[in-house]
Amino acid sequence: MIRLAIQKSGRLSEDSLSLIRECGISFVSSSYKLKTEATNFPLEILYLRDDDIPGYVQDGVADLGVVGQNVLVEAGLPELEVEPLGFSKCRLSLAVPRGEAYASVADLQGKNIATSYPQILGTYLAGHGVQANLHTISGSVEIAPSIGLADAICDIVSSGSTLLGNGLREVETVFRSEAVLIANRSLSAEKQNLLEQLQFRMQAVRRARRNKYIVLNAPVASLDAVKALLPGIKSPTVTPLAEQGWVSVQSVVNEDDFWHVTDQLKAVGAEGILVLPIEKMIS
Ligand SMILES: Nc1ncnc2c1ncn2[C@@H]1O[C@H](COP(=O)(O)OP(=O)(O)OP(=O)(O)O)[C@@H](O)[C@H]1O
Ligand SMILES: O=P(O)(O)OC[C@H]1O[C@H](OP(=O)(O)OP(=O)(O)O)[C@H](O)[C@@H]1O
Ligand SMILES: [Mg+2]
Repeated sequence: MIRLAIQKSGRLSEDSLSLIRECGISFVSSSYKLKTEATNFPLEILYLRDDDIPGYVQDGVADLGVVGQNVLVEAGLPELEVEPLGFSKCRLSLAVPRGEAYASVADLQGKNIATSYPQILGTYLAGHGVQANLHTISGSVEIAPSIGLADAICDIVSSGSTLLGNGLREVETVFRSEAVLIANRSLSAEKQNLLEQLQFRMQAVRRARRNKYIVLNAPVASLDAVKALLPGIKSPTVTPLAEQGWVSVQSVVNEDDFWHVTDQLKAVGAEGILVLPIEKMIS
C-alpha cells in the first residue's frame, strides 16, 4: 500500500482527484472523510491542508503528495519533487500600489513587504542585494498596503484580478509554480515500484492532455504537404477514400500547435478536419 496526500479542499483538490481517476485508479471520495482507499490499486489517499503535505511526506507519514512548488520550496523541501503535473500554474510576484513609482527591485530597499512566502521572497531579495522588512501573514495579503501594514506585497498571482481589485500592480515575478508530485526520499523497493507505476500513468495522461487526434480528407496531390504538417508519433495513417484522388489522413497534433497547423492544412486543400481528445498516450 502506498499513501498519497492531496489537498482536502482548495485550488489543487479537484485537479488532483481527476488526475488520479484519469490514471485509472478508482476510489470513493467524500467531503467529510480524511482518507480513502483505492479499489483497484494499492493506494491510500489522505486529504490534508496543502501547507502540511511537504512535512508529512518528508517525515514518511505519507509516501507521496501533490502540492504546489510554491508551498514545497517555501517549506525548504524542493528535493522531494519527482514529477511536474501541469496544473495550478501560478506565480509569486511582487506588487506595489498602482500609483506608486517603481523602477526596480532596489526601490524596495528598507521597505515593508507583506507575504505568505518569506523564505522564497527572502532568497529572491538577497539575490538582488535588497534588504527589506518582511511581514509574514497567511492570507488576504493583498489588503496589507491599503491598511498601512506594508509598502508592497509578494503573493500568488494567476489572472491578476485580485491585485487589480486591491489597487495593486505586479512589478516583479519572484517564482513560477505548478502542482508537482512529491515523494519521500527513502521509499521501500516495493513502494518505489508503485511510485514508478503511478508516474508512468501520470505521464501518459499528461501527454494525452497535450495532444489531440486529428482526422482529415486531402487530395493525393497534397499528401506530402499534409504529412509534413502532421508527422504524428511515427508517421500519419493514410487510407484511400472511395472517391478517386482523395485520401484520409489520421495523426496526432500538439494542442499548442493545433490552430496554426489547421490553417496550413486548409491552405493545402484539407477538408473535413475532425479533432478528437486522446484519453491516454503511451509512447
Ligand atoms: N489563483 C491561483 N491560480 C492558480 N493556482 C493557484 C492560485 N492560488 C493558489 N494556487 C495554487 O494552488 C495551491 C493551493 O491554493 P489554495 O488557495 O487552495 O491554498 P490554501 O488556501 O492555502 O488552501 P489550504 O486550506 O489547503 O491551505 C497554492 O499553493 C498554489 O500552488
Ligand atoms: O491572480 P488571481 O487569479 O486573482 O489569483 C490570485 C489569488 O488566488 C489565490 O487566492 P484564492 O482565490 O485561492 O483565495 P484564497 O485567498 O482564499 O486562497 C491567491 O491567494 C490570490 O489571492
Ligand atoms: Mg488560497
